[in-house]
Amino acid sequence: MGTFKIEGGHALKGEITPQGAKNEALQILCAVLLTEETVTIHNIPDILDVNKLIALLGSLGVETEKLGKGAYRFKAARVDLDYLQSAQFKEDGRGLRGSIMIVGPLLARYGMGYIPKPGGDKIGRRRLDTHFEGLIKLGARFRYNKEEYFYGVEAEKLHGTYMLLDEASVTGTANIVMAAVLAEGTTTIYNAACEPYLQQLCNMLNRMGAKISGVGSNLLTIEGVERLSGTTHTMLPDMIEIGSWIGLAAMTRSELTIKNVGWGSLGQIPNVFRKLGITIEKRDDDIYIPAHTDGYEIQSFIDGSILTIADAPWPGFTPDLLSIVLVVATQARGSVLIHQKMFESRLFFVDKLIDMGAKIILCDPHRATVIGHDFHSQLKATTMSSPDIRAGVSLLIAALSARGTSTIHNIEQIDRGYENIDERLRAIGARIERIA
Ligand SMILES: CC(=O)N[C@H]1[C@@H](OP(=O)(O)OP(=O)(O)OC[C@H]2O[C@@H](n3ccc(=O)[nH]c3=O)[C@H](O)[C@@H]2O)O[C@H](CO)[C@@H](O)[C@@H]1O
Ligand SMILES: C=C(OP(=O)(O)O)C(=O)O
Repeated sequence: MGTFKIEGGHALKGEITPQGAKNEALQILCAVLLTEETVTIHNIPDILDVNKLIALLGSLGVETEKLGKGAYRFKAARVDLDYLQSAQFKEDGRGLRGSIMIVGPLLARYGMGYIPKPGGDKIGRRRLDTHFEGLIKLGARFRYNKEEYFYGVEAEKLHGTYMLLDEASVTGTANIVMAAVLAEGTTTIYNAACEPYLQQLCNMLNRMGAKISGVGSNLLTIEGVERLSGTTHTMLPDMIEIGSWIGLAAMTRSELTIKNVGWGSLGQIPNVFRKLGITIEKRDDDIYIPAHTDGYEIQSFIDGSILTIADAPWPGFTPDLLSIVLVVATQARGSVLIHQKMFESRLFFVDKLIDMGAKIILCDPHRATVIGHDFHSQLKATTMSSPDIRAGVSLLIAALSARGTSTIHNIEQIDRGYENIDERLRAIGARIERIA
């Protein structure tokens, strides 16, 4: 179990460049299974989850060549379907959440797709019904081994159809789209997730020869094609990292420039942090955040009632940044209600912040009220363990703003999604050491 030691209370300064997007990378990597031709991908983040998926593709027989930092060439000419029946696959497949998205491409190209219950954050129930209901609609037979938590779909041929998804699942939509592109006939997916990473996937598939229209909306129409060809793709900057660095700058009262953020794909993120009173300046494609030496003040709603920040499927605010918003609010002037609608166990980490001196009332598993200190009282350093990727980074931000030296265990959770975080934070002045 890895550990960070963090000496808090120091302002940071400088520039930080976001990595390529984790959740986009997981979709795009699975899409290489859809063609026997070469797919070249740039700006792939060097993080645990992505590296596990690249290794899994290698075990599946995909030829994988690293071309340089963040750049890989993949060729899925000979896929080893026997691996899908192996004990090793059951181990590898459950190592991350993104592995679920191999099912759609494998079903489309080879008529079979299997997956053990995938891993990822333990942040509440994470059902897969949307994925499999969609694949069944396309004509797949479904089986589930309850003892082993092993899912399977098989079909000689997939047929396009109309479907209304029961929820706008991100990985579910990606899986169904990747199956439908090679189905016979036209598929219409209503209530599709439509966040920028899915748009990136659809655009990449279209470059490979797919016929997807409605990209960016929740109504996708997919005319099936017989085969897809190779392409080149570049990942967007990671918007969750960008939000994390905005929170870090505010909470440590640091002057930071976040480089090349891809403003056009940030959706609600700048607005939500502005509602917390944080100054965010657009400078070309960078975000400039001045040192908030006078703190930051949470806005109220127009009628004077307490601000609520809640998650919603895109173009709503991403659930993956609510933990960061929550920690940043602990030092704001004013109060905010954080409402995590999507996941039911993602707010429990507030216990640690309360131990550090934050004023938070956990109203129920989905809602927490934060009463900011306005920097009149600094958080106190402590020892903690990272429960999930975003709570882990939130605790890390709290530790960097706290008085004294904190210890964070189980930092593998953070390494799942943040590339080389300690070195990049040291480069802007953070006192953080990886001690195990
Ligand atoms: C690898 C990956 O890409 N992971 C992301 C992906 O996970 P993932 O694709 O697993 O998440 P889903 O979009 O399927 O669902 C997330 C949660 O929201 C609930 N839900 C979803 C849609 C909806 O309309 N209503 C609703 O309540 C689901 O029941 C579930 O509890 O999307 C999540 C939601 O943005 C992100 O937190 C994850 O980081
Ligand atoms: C919940 C997340 O990831 P995963 O779906 O991979 O667990 C996340 O990136 O915040």
